[in-house]
Amino acid sequence: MTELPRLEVSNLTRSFGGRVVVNDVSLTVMPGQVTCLLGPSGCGKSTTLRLIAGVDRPDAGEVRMDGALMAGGSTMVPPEARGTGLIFQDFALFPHLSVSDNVAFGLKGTRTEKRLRVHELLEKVGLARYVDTFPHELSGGEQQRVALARALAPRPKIMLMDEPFSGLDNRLRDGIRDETLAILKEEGTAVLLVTHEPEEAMRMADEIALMRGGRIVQRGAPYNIYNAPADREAAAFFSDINVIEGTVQGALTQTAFGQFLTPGYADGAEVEIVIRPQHLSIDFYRDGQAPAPTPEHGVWAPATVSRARFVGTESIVDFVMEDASTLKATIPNVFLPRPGTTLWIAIRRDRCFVFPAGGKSAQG
Ligand SMILES: Nc1ncnc2c1ncn2[C@@H]1O[C@H](COP(=O)(O)OP(=O)(O)OP(=O)(O)O)[C@@H](O)[C@H]1O
Repeated sequence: MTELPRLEVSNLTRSFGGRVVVNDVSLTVMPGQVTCLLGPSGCGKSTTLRLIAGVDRPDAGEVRMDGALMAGGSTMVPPEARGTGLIFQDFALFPHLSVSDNVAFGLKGTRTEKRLRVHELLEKVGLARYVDTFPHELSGGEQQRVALARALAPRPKIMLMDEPFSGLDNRLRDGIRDETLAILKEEGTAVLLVTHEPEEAMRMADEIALMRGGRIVQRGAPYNIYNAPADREAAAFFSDINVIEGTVQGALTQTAFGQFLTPGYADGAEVEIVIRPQHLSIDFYRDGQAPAPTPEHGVWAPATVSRARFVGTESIVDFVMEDASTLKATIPNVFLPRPGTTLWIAIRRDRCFVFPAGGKSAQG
Protein backbone atom coordinates (compact mmCIF):
# COMPACT_ATOMS: atom_id res chain seq x y z
CA MET A 1 0.00 0.00 0.00
CA THR A 2 1.38 3.40 -0.87
CA GLU A 3 1.69 5.83 1.98
CA LEU A 4 -0.57 8.90 1.88
CA PRO A 5 1.18 12.25 1.98
CA ARG A 6 0.85 13.81 5.40
CA LEU A 7 0.31 17.15 3.70
CA GLU A 8 -0.95 17.54 0.18
CA VAL A 9 -1.47 20.96 -1.32
CA SER A 10 -3.06 21.10 -4.77
CA ASN A 11 -3.36 24.11 -7.07
CA LEU A 12 -3.55 26.58 -4.20
CA THR A 13 -4.27 30.13 -5.33
CA ARG A 14 -4.70 33.37 -3.38
CA SER A 15 -4.98 36.98 -4.59
CA PHE A 16 -4.97 40.25 -2.71
CA GLY A 17 -6.54 43.27 -4.39
CA GLY A 18 -6.44 41.62 -7.82
CA ARG A 19 -2.77 40.59 -7.50
CA VAL A 20 -2.12 36.84 -7.53
CA VAL A 21 0.29 36.18 -4.66
CA VAL A 22 0.03 32.38 -4.54
CA ASN A 23 -0.43 30.96 -8.02
CA ASP A 24 -1.42 27.33 -8.56
CA VAL A 25 0.92 25.98 -5.87
CA SER A 26 1.07 22.21 -5.41
CA LEU A 27 3.33 20.31 -3.03
CA THR A 28 3.39 17.26 -0.80
CA VAL A 29 5.16 16.40 2.44
CA MET A 30 5.44 12.77 3.52
CA PRO A 31 5.47 11.74 7.21
CA GLY A 32 8.90 12.36 8.72
CA GLN A 33 9.97 14.44 5.73
CA VAL A 34 11.24 18.01 5.67
CA THR A 35 10.18 20.11 2.69
CA CYS A 36 11.57 23.62 2.37
CA LEU A 37 9.63 26.29 0.57
CA LEU A 38 12.48 28.40 -0.69
CA GLY A 39 12.34 31.69 -2.54
CA PRO A 40 13.15 35.39 -2.47
CA SER A 41 11.35 37.85 -0.23
CA GLY A 42 7.79 38.56 -1.35
CA CYS A 43 7.40 35.47 -3.56
CA GLY A 44 4.42 34.21 -1.54
CA LYS A 45 5.99 31.70 0.87
CA SER A 46 4.36 32.98 4.06
CA THR A 47 0.99 33.35 2.39
CA THR A 48 1.21 29.70 1.29
CA LEU A 49 2.02 28.67 4.86
CA ARG A 50 -0.89 30.71 6.22
CA LEU A 51 -3.28 29.00 3.78
CA ILE A 52 -2.02 25.60 4.95
CA ALA A 53 -2.26 26.55 8.62
CA GLY A 54 -5.84 27.71 8.07
CA VAL A 55 -5.40 31.32 9.17
CA ASP A 56 -6.24 32.40 5.63
CA ARG A 57 -8.63 30.94 3.07
CA PRO A 58 -7.57 29.98 -0.49
CA ASP A 59 -9.44 31.41 -3.50
CA ALA A 60 -8.96 28.06 -5.21
CA GLY A 61 -7.20 24.75 -4.64
CA GLU A 62 -7.12 22.26 -1.79
CA VAL A 63 -5.22 21.47 1.38
CA ARG A 64 -5.37 17.84 2.57
CA MET A 65 -3.82 16.28 5.64
CA ASP A 66 -3.55 12.46 5.70
CA GLY A 67 -6.03 12.54 2.83
CA ALA A 68 -8.67 14.55 4.74
CA LEU A 69 -9.82 17.83 3.20
CA MET A 70 -8.88 20.85 5.36
CA ALA A 71 -9.53 23.65 2.88
CA GLY A 72 -11.14 23.64 -0.55
CA GLY A 73 -14.59 24.21 -2.00
CA SER A 74 -16.86 25.08 0.89
CA THR A 75 -14.65 23.28 3.45
CA MET A 76 -12.57 25.36 5.85
CA VAL A 77 -11.36 23.48 8.93
CA PRO A 78 -10.27 25.98 11.61
CA PRO A 79 -6.53 26.18 12.41
CA GLU A 80 -6.84 24.56 15.85
CA ALA A 81 -8.56 21.50 14.38
CA ARG A 82 -5.89 20.84 11.72
CA GLY A 83 -3.24 19.19 13.90
CA THR A 84 -0.48 21.53 12.80
CA GLY A 85 2.21 23.13 14.92
CA LEU A 86 3.45 26.60 14.05
CA ILE A 87 6.81 28.23 14.66
CA PHE A 88 7.53 31.72 13.41
CA GLN A 89 10.58 33.95 13.43
CA ASP A 90 9.41 35.84 16.51
CA PHE A 91 8.76 32.89 18.75
CA ALA A 92 5.79 34.68 20.34
CA LEU A 93 6.19 33.02 23.74
CA PHE A 94 3.71 34.27 26.33
CA PRO A 95 5.82 36.67 28.40
CA HIS A 96 3.70 36.34 31.55
CA LEU A 97 3.86 32.52 31.57
CA SER A 98 6.78 30.42 32.83
CA VAL A 99 8.63 28.13 30.46
CA SER A 100 6.63 25.09 31.59
CA ASP A 101 3.31 26.94 31.32
CA ASN A 102 4.27 28.11 27.83
CA VAL A 103 4.96 24.52 26.78
CA ALA A 104 1.79 23.24 28.49
CA PHE A 105 -0.40 25.94 26.90
CA GLY A 106 -1.96 23.93 24.06
CA LEU A 107 -2.01 20.59 25.91
CA LYS A 108 -5.09 18.61 26.82
CA GLY A 109 -5.32 15.90 29.49
CA THR A 110 -4.88 15.62 33.24
CA ARG A 111 -2.42 17.74 35.18
CA THR A 112 -0.10 14.76 35.57
CA GLU A 113 -0.21 13.93 31.87
CA LYS A 114 0.56 17.53 31.00
CA ARG A 115 3.40 17.72 33.51
CA LEU A 116 4.97 14.55 32.11
CA ARG A 117 4.76 15.74 28.52
CA VAL A 118 6.20 19.17 29.39
CA HIS A 119 9.05 17.52 31.25
CA GLU A 120 9.72 15.11 28.40
CA LEU A 121 9.91 17.95 25.89
CA LEU A 122 12.02 20.27 28.01
CA GLU A 123 14.44 17.36 28.52
CA LYS A 124 14.51 16.84 24.79
CA VAL A 125 15.39 20.45 24.04
CA GLY A 126 17.88 20.54 26.92
CA LEU A 127 15.97 23.04 29.07
CA ALA A 128 14.62 20.87 31.90
CA ARG A 129 16.28 23.12 34.49
CA TYR A 130 14.36 26.18 33.25
CA VAL A 131 10.79 25.04 34.07
CA ASP A 132 10.04 28.00 36.32
CA THR A 133 11.99 30.58 34.35
CA PHE A 134 10.24 33.33 32.36
CA PRO A 135 10.94 33.92 28.64
CA HIS A 136 12.72 37.25 29.13
CA GLU A 137 15.33 35.51 31.30
CA LEU A 138 16.34 33.23 28.41
CA SER A 139 18.69 33.78 25.47
CA GLY A 140 17.30 33.93 21.92
CA GLY A 141 18.42 30.37 21.26
CA GLU A 142 16.80 29.10 24.46
CA GLN A 143 13.57 30.91 23.63
CA GLN A 144 13.58 29.28 20.22
CA ARG A 145 13.92 25.88 21.89
CA VAL A 146 10.98 26.65 24.20
CA ALA A 147 8.96 27.60 21.12
CA LEU A 148 9.91 24.28 19.54
CA ALA A 149 8.92 22.38 22.70
CA ARG A 150 5.62 24.26 22.84
CA ALA A 151 4.85 23.57 19.19
CA LEU A 152 5.75 19.88 19.56
CA ALA A 153 3.85 19.34 22.84
CA PRO A 154 0.43 18.47 21.34
CA ARG A 155 2.18 16.01 18.95
CA PRO A 156 1.30 17.83 15.72
CA LYS A 157 1.34 15.73 12.59
CA ILE A 158 2.71 18.64 10.62
CA MET A 159 5.04 21.40 11.74
CA LEU A 160 4.85 24.64 9.78
CA MET A 161 7.89 26.83 10.30
CA ASP A 162 8.33 30.34 8.90
CA GLU A 163 11.96 31.51 8.95
CA PRO A 164 12.28 30.05 12.46
CA PHE A 165 16.02 30.54 12.74
CA SER A 166 16.51 33.95 11.17
CA GLY A 167 16.32 35.81 14.49
CA LEU A 168 19.30 33.88 15.85
CA ASP A 169 22.90 34.92 15.43
CA ASN A 170 25.09 32.85 13.11
CA ARG A 171 27.02 31.14 15.87
CA LEU A 172 23.87 29.75 17.48
CA ARG A 173 21.96 29.06 14.33
CA ASP A 174 23.75 26.00 12.98
CA GLY A 175 23.57 24.15 16.29
CA ILE A 176 19.91 24.90 16.92
CA ARG A 177 18.99 24.07 13.35
CA ASP A 178 20.59 20.65 13.62
CA GLU A 179 19.07 19.97 17.06
CA THR A 180 15.62 21.03 15.89
CA LEU A 181 15.86 18.82 12.83
CA ALA A 182 16.96 15.84 14.93
CA ILE A 183 14.02 16.29 17.34
CA LEU A 184 11.49 16.68 14.51
CA LYS A 185 12.82 13.55 12.80
CA GLU A 186 12.69 11.65 16.08
CA GLU A 187 9.04 12.66 16.55
CA GLY A 188 8.28 11.65 12.94
CA THR A 189 6.71 15.05 12.26
CA ALA A 190 6.23 16.18 8.67
CA VAL A 191 7.82 19.61 8.31
CA LEU A 192 7.17 22.45 5.90
CA LEU A 193 9.80 25.10 6.45
CA VAL A 194 9.78 28.50 4.79
CA THR A 195 13.13 30.15 4.15
CA HIS A 196 14.76 32.60 1.76
CA GLU A 197 18.22 31.14 2.43
CA PRO A 198 19.36 28.48 -0.04
CA GLU A 199 22.02 27.24 2.37
CA GLU A 200 19.44 26.65 5.09
CA ALA A 201 17.17 24.80 2.66
CA MET A 202 20.04 22.63 1.39
CA ARG A 203 20.98 21.83 4.95
CA MET A 204 17.52 20.96 6.25
CA ALA A 205 15.44 19.72 3.34
CA ASP A 206 14.65 16.28 2.03
CA GLU A 207 12.88 18.16 -0.73
CA ILE A 208 13.07 21.78 -1.83
CA ALA A 209 10.16 23.56 -3.51
CA LEU A 210 11.64 26.59 -5.21
CA MET A 211 9.14 29.44 -5.40
CA ARG A 212 9.19 32.60 -7.51
CA GLY A 213 6.46 35.14 -8.22
CA GLY A 214 3.80 33.04 -6.48
CA ARG A 215 4.62 29.83 -8.37
CA ILE A 216 6.64 26.72 -7.59
CA VAL A 217 9.24 26.72 -10.36
CA GLN A 218 11.00 23.50 -9.36
CA ARG A 219 10.72 20.70 -6.81
CA GLY A 220 13.31 18.10 -5.95
CA ALA A 221 16.02 16.85 -3.62
CA PRO A 222 18.62 19.55 -2.83
CA TYR A 223 21.25 17.74 -4.91
CA ASN A 224 18.98 17.61 -7.94
CA ILE A 225 17.85 21.22 -7.70
CA TYR A 226 21.44 22.38 -7.39
CA ASN A 227 22.76 20.18 -10.18
CA ALA A 228 19.85 20.36 -12.59
CA PRO A 229 18.28 23.81 -12.16
CA ALA A 230 15.11 24.46 -14.16
CA ASP A 231 16.30 27.79 -15.50
CA ARG A 232 18.97 30.44 -15.18
CA GLU A 233 17.34 32.12 -12.17
CA ALA A 234 17.06 28.81 -10.36
CA ALA A 235 20.78 28.25 -10.95
CA ALA A 236 21.59 31.78 -9.77
CA PHE A 237 19.57 31.40 -6.58
CA PHE A 238 22.08 28.91 -5.14
CA SER A 239 25.42 30.49 -6.13
CA ASP A 240 27.08 33.03 -8.34
CA ILE A 241 26.91 31.93 -11.95
CA ASN A 242 28.79 32.63 -15.15
CA VAL A 243 26.79 33.14 -18.32
CA ILE A 244 28.36 32.53 -21.72
CA GLU A 245 26.19 33.78 -24.55
CA GLY A 246 26.02 32.18 -27.96
CA THR A 247 24.01 31.68 -31.13
CA VAL A 248 22.97 28.24 -32.36
CA GLN A 249 24.01 27.09 -35.84
CA GLY A 250 23.31 23.53 -36.94
CA ALA A 251 22.50 22.39 -33.36
CA LEU A 252 25.90 23.67 -32.19
CA THR A 253 26.96 26.80 -30.32
CA GLN A 254 30.45 28.18 -30.81
CA THR A 255 32.19 29.66 -27.75
CA ALA A 256 35.73 30.53 -26.63
CA PHE A 257 35.66 27.08 -24.98
CA GLY A 258 34.83 25.23 -28.18
CA GLN A 259 31.57 23.96 -29.58
CA PHE A 260 28.61 22.97 -27.44
CA LEU A 261 25.90 20.60 -28.53
CA THR A 262 22.65 22.52 -28.36
CA PRO A 263 20.11 20.18 -29.90
CA GLY A 264 16.49 21.26 -30.04
CA TYR A 265 17.29 24.91 -30.79
CA ALA A 266 16.60 26.47 -34.18
CA ASP A 267 19.39 28.11 -36.20
CA GLY A 268 19.91 31.66 -34.97
CA ALA A 269 18.45 30.97 -31.48
CA GLU A 270 20.26 32.81 -28.69
CA VAL A 271 21.34 30.55 -25.83
CA GLU A 272 23.06 30.99 -22.48
CA ILE A 273 25.56 28.46 -21.23
CA VAL A 274 25.55 28.71 -17.45
CA ILE A 275 28.36 27.45 -15.23
CA ARG A 276 29.05 27.90 -11.51
CA PRO A 277 32.40 29.53 -10.57
CA GLN A 278 33.64 26.35 -8.83
CA HIS A 279 33.42 24.44 -12.10
CA LEU A 280 36.01 26.48 -13.95
CA SER A 281 39.49 24.98 -14.20
CA ILE A 282 42.69 26.97 -14.39
CA ASP A 283 46.09 26.19 -15.89
CA PHE A 284 49.25 28.25 -16.25
CA TYR A 285 50.09 30.05 -19.47
CA ARG A 286 53.37 28.30 -20.32
CA ASP A 287 54.65 30.27 -23.36
CA GLY A 288 51.15 30.65 -24.71
CA GLN A 289 50.80 26.91 -25.24
CA ALA A 290 47.22 25.83 -24.49
CA PRO A 291 46.67 22.58 -22.55
CA ALA A 292 45.29 19.84 -24.78
CA PRO A 293 41.48 19.78 -25.02
CA THR A 294 39.78 16.91 -23.18
CA PRO A 295 36.24 15.58 -23.31
CA GLU A 296 35.75 16.75 -19.70
CA HIS A 297 37.01 20.29 -20.24
CA GLY A 298 36.70 21.00 -23.95
CA VAL A 299 38.95 23.75 -25.28
CA TRP A 300 41.02 25.97 -22.99
CA ALA A 301 40.75 29.72 -23.51
CA PRO A 302 43.17 32.47 -22.51
CA ALA A 303 41.88 34.87 -19.86
CA THR A 304 43.33 37.84 -18.01
CA VAL A 305 43.00 38.18 -14.25
CA SER A 306 41.23 41.41 -13.28
CA ARG A 307 40.88 40.75 -9.54
CA ALA A 308 41.63 38.02 -6.99
CA ARG A 309 40.44 37.77 -3.38
CA PHE A 310 40.87 35.22 -0.61
CA VAL A 311 37.59 34.75 1.30
CA GLY A 312 38.38 32.18 3.97
CA THR A 313 38.28 28.70 2.49
CA GLU A 314 38.57 29.66 -1.16
CA SER A 315 39.75 32.38 -3.51
CA ILE A 316 37.58 34.21 -6.02
CA VAL A 317 39.30 35.18 -9.25
CA ASP A 318 37.68 37.47 -11.84
CA PHE A 319 38.76 37.14 -15.47
CA VAL A 320 38.34 39.17 -18.65
CA MET A 321 38.13 37.10 -21.84
CA GLU A 322 39.47 38.08 -25.25
CA ASP A 323 35.98 39.20 -26.34
CA ALA A 324 35.79 41.45 -23.20
CA SER A 325 33.22 39.22 -21.48
CA THR A 326 33.91 38.42 -17.83
CA LEU A 327 34.02 35.16 -15.86
CA LYS A 328 34.42 34.32 -12.21
CA ALA A 329 36.23 31.27 -10.80
CA THR A 330 36.42 30.00 -7.23
CA ILE A 331 39.50 28.02 -6.33
CA PRO A 332 39.97 26.12 -3.03
CA ASN A 333 42.46 27.62 -0.57
CA VAL A 334 44.72 30.52 -1.47
CA PHE A 335 45.17 31.32 -5.16
CA LEU A 336 45.87 34.98 -5.78
CA PRO A 337 47.36 35.64 -9.22
CA ARG A 338 48.21 39.27 -9.87
CA PRO A 339 45.79 41.36 -11.96
CA GLY A 340 47.01 41.40 -15.56
CA THR A 341 48.26 37.80 -15.40
CA THR A 342 47.14 35.62 -18.32
CA LEU A 343 45.99 32.07 -17.50
CA TRP A 344 44.22 29.30 -19.40
CA ILE A 345 40.75 28.52 -18.23
CA ALA A 346 38.35 25.76 -19.16
CA ILE A 347 34.85 24.85 -18.07
CA ARG A 348 33.61 21.47 -16.91
CA ARG A 349 31.37 20.30 -19.74
CA ASP A 350 29.28 18.07 -17.47
CA ARG A 351 28.55 21.03 -15.18
CA CYS A 352 27.20 23.40 -17.82
CA PHE A 353 23.50 24.16 -18.19
CA VAL A 354 22.14 25.42 -21.48
CA PHE A 355 19.10 27.71 -21.40
CA PRO A 356 17.42 29.88 -24.02
CA ALA A 357 18.53 33.52 -23.66
CA GLY A 358 16.13 35.43 -21.44
CA GLY A 359 16.09 33.06 -18.49
CA LYS A 360 13.35 30.55 -19.36
CA SER A 361 14.00 26.81 -19.30
CA ALA A 362 14.32 24.87 -22.58
CA GLN A 363 11.10 23.05 -21.75
CA GLY A 364 9.26 26.12 -20.47
N1 LIG B 1 -3.12 40.23 3.73
C1 LIG B 1 -2.48 40.75 2.67
N2 LIG B 1 -3.00 41.78 1.98
C2 LIG B 1 -2.39 42.29 0.90
N3 LIG B 1 -1.22 41.85 0.42
C3 LIG B 1 -0.63 40.82 1.06
C4 LIG B 1 -1.23 40.22 2.22
N4 LIG B 1 -0.41 39.21 2.63
C5 LIG B 1 0.64 39.20 1.79
N5 LIG B 1 0.51 40.16 0.84
C6 LIG B 1 1.46 40.42 -0.26
O1 LIG B 1 1.75 39.23 -0.91
C7 LIG B 1 3.11 39.16 -1.31
C8 LIG B 1 3.74 37.91 -0.80
O2 LIG B 1 3.87 37.98 0.61
P1 LIG B 1 4.46 36.80 1.48
O3 LIG B 1 4.57 37.30 2.88
O4 LIG B 1 3.68 35.57 1.24
O5 LIG B 1 5.90 36.63 0.84
P2 LIG B 1 7.17 35.87 1.39
O6 LIG B 1 7.73 35.10 0.24
O7 LIG B 1 6.83 35.11 2.61
O8 LIG B 1 8.16 37.05 1.72
P3 LIG B 1 9.07 37.31 3.02
O9 LIG B 1 10.14 36.29 2.97
O10 LIG B 1 9.55 38.71 2.81
O11 LIG B 1 8.13 37.16 4.19
C9 LIG B 1 3.75 40.42 -0.79
O12 LIG B 1 3.87 41.34 -1.85
C10 LIG B 1 2.79 40.92 0.26
O13 LIG B 1 2.83 42.31 0.35
